[in-house]
Amino acid sequence: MDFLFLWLVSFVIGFWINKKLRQWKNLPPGPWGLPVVGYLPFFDRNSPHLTLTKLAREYGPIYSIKMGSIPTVVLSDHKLIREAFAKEDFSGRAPLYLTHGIMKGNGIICAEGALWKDQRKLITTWLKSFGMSKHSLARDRLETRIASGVNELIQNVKETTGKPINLTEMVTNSLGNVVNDIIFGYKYPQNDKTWIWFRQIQEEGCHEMGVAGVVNFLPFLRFFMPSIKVTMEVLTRGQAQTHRLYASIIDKRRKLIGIPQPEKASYAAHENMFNEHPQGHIKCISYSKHSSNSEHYFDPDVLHASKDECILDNFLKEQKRRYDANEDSAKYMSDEQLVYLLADMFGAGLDTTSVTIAWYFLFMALYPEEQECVRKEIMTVCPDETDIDHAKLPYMMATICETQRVRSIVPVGIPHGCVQDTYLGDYRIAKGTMVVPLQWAVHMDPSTWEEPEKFRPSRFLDEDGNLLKPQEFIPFQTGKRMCPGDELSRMISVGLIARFFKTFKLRLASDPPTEEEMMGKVGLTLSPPETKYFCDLI
Ligand code: HEM
Repeated sequence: MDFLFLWLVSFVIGFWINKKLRQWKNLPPGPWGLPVVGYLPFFDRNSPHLTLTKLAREYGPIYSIKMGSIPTVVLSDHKLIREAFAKEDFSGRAPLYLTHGIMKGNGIICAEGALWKDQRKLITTWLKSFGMSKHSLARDRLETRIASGVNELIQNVKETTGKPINLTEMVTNSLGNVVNDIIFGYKYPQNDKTWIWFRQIQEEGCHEMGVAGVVNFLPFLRFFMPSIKVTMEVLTRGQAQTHRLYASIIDKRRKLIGIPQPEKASYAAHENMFNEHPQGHIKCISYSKHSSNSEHYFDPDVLHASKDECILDNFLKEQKRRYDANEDSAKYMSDEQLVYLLADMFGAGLDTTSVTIAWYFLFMALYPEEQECVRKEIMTVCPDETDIDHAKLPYMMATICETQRVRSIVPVGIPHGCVQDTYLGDYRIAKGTMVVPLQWAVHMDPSTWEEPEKFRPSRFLDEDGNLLKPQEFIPFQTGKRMCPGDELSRMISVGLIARFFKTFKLRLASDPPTEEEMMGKVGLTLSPPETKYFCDLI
């Protein structure tokens, strides 16, 4: 009996070890890490993308690494990234604490499976119907909406001529209103206190998410480390405040377009929210690190309504249709999902575009001869303000592409998650693996880009001056989850840059940033050093 038992135990253990060995054998190569924390202690905290890129040069275009508790596969070859992200198996999100724990898989960026597919289809359809496609009749209307935000910026900059200015902040404020208009159908008045308060929450959120990076991989740390506990509180408080502000805007828009809230769509966390003030205004609490910003109530009547289509209107109409028809898919259209979706769209749309433009202006100020070429092209090809079309501006497009290559604003990419056991080439990738498309390594690979650290827009042009589209250039990633806002961001960038350089010459108001500063600050995105500029009227 004892013998039989021992034999059975040895058989099971042997079988398990054999299975694990076969699994390991098929894993991509990679460095060993420590128990529990994996490779985390060996990362350059300020530039994790550089650590990952160094490992890519050592282990090749696909390697595996343990990030705390999360098995990770890092891809640094554009063909492998394209192959993986075209597959359903890699269409999930990485199992990070911030995406799954704080965002709870809601919205679109952190969503997976049926919810993600449903919301992605809606968003892409709506963005196209607003004019975000190359050959659509609505495109002119969208161009006009963008132009109105840009003209506001130009007016504000004109008023500062002769003084050094924080151009990035001004761009973000004006672009913020373009994005508000497209998403919510509202704009904030200039210097509105709720808008300033809200921007500060966003800014602090982006910073704290960078600080909280390690919690993604070792979530238990939030119970032990006081500093991480504080960061988590800041993040969840900021999120709750953002959602309440959005709920107030949703309420106003529902009244404006005459679509009542379906009873079953209500969000329990927001019940009684409007009873805190006699006019139903919501409280904006004084924000932790910004004591300058006093507590106040948000009066939605200050907002300027847009007559054009917006994401919010479309959601409210579709929500009502699905709830009225008692469709099963109404479960994807709750008010809770709506606030997460709006927050995702705002964050994904504004931060990325304004950081890209901030880098762009910095490079244009550092390379005045490139700035001059861009200006010459605009003046020659688009003398009329209403006829700004990126297809006619290859040189400008090349300078934008080169900016996005030399400073990938999401240097480690936005990771995906593997939703079932699968293979990539000969390698086995297990369900739950985080898959990192290492943009920095792809965009700085010396075998693709000669002297990759140099800013050289001509690499995006052929000998006839036409814009090239190298397969190795993937700032918006590729495949099933590729950025649905790529064309919108292009329209915004081109509309802004063309009008800006028709009006101003840009130059630095202080010493150029050091080489180290030019590597950028890692947060949610890789942002340029703070820089002051002079904008001289032409
Ligand atoms: C320069 C500007 C931008 C850059 C560099 C950028 C980059 C990216 C990247 C790398 C992803 C991840 C794709 C993936 O997971 O495979 C992404 C996703 C996304 N972007 Fe953008 N983006 C930009 C602007 C915008 C704009 C203007 C919008 C819309 C208003 C937008 C909306 C989104 C959304 C909703 C997702 C999530 C897609 C999904 O998970 O299915 N982005 N973006």
